[in-house]
Amino acid sequence: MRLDQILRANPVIPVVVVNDAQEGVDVGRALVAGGISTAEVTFRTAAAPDAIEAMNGIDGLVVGAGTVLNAHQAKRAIESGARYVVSPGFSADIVRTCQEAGVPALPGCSNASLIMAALAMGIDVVKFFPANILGGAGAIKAYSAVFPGLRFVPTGGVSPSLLPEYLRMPEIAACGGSWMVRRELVESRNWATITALSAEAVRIAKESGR
Ligand SMILES: O=C(O)C(=O)C[C@H](O)[C@H](O)COP(=O)(O)O
Repeated sequence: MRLDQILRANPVIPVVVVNDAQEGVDVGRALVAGGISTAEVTFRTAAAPDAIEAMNGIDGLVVGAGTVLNAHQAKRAIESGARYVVSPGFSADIVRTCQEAGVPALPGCSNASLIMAALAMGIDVVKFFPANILGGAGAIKAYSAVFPGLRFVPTGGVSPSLLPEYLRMPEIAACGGSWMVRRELVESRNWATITALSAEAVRIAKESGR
């Protein structure tokens, strides 16, 4: 599946941290119940590969990998069935690994030089992290002026109140964030709130033209 298809269906990408595969399945079901059909499962915990594999069994969920820091983790993510691979920064090794496997890579690019390195590898959507600290929508507008055709996924400090401003910009493909799946919600097994926050995000995205 192409990255732009996945992002068109998912203007909001939940960044998920899970401690075991079952937690991943529960989170995935809660997201789908709220109308979100993707989850970025981060390699911040050792449970990520098993969780990705287990979550692939959920109907209507496209599972990606996040916080992928090197080519080895990218390979593991792809072997576990990740449909896209997100990294906080730009790594040519990761992008190459993904391209060889035919899996889209979404590298984080925090400045013009890194964007140029990504463009040189055929990337046309980049993550912009940490979006709020790097200048948010204003910074993305400035980069768009010099990189026509490039699209951005701002992540880091995104909240429901910021979604309309971001999602009304055509150069923004989607927004990433963890607010729907905050750690304490997962730990307290509060799936209903994860579903409610997901539904709220979907509603705001629709009202913002997505
Ligand atoms: O995991 C990665 O690869 C990252 O780049 C970091 C995450 O995307 C952010 O931690 C999400 O940001 P918050 O919504 O502010 O929590």
